[in-house]
Amino acid sequence: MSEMHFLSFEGPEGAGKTTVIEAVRPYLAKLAQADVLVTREPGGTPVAEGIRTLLQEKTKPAMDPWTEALLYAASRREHLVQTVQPAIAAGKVVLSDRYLDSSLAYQGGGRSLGVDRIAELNAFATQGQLPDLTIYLDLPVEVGLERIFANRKGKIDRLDEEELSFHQTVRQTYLELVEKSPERIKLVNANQDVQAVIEEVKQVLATYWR
Ligand SMILES: Nc1ncnc2c1ncn2[C@@H]1O[C@H](COP(=O)(O)OP(=O)(O)OP(=O)(O)O)[C@@H](O)[C@H]1O
Ligand SMILES: Cc1cn([C@H]2C[C@H](O)[C@@H](COP(=O)(O)O)O2)c(=O)[nH]c1=O
Repeated sequence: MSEMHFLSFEGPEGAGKTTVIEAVRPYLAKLAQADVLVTREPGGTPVAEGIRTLLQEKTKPAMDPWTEALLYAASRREHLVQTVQPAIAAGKVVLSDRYLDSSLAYQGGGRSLGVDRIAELNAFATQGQLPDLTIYLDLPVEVGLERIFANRKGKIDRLDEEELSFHQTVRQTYLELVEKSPERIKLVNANQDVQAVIEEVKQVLATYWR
């Protein structure tokens, strides 16, 4: 039996995570010979979905960055203990649209709170539990934002509206995380036709279940 139980997908805005996750889900179920639970962060439980709503609201004054980091960590803990761990215990493979690396990249990098300090904060929330595999969908931030603005008319959230430099720092931080953890985090080029991205992701998955 494979040791792969918990997978996350990461990427800057509009990288195609949701699209790719839905496309590879049946393929993964077949490969793993297991039920696949697709979930997301922030969210994945009623409490964590409530935190997601809070986080996406535009407020005046803007939310304090450490409050934001703490809310992401709280939603992560809730999601982990209420959804991820029980599903793994039931023999499922869990596929999460974002997890810890999002906080490292967005709060640690984008908000300049520091990757190490955000890692420390989240170590408390997660008790150190990492995904067995993380697929990072990489693309220039302008391409991802363009996809979102073209396709999500009227539903632009707080983070989509950040300065371009914020998103560039997020991407740069993700690339540093890939360099730091090449065993766990696999980069896939998301700046190509969606079918090509899906194929590349399937190839990565196939190497873990032979
Ligand atoms: N490779 C691709 N080429 C062109 N468009 C794409 C590609 N992948 C996804 N899209 C489109 O880009 C938009 C964003 O995709 P999707 O919602 O899957 O991304 P995401 O990473 O989940 O976004 P978010 O930042 O909201 O989490 C959608 O309209 C989707 O159809
Ligand atoms: C988990 C997590 C998420 N974010 C940001 C990244 C995105 O802008 C939104 C999530 O929405 P999406 O539908 O996946 O795009 O939240 C973050 O800043 N920190 C986190 O830990």
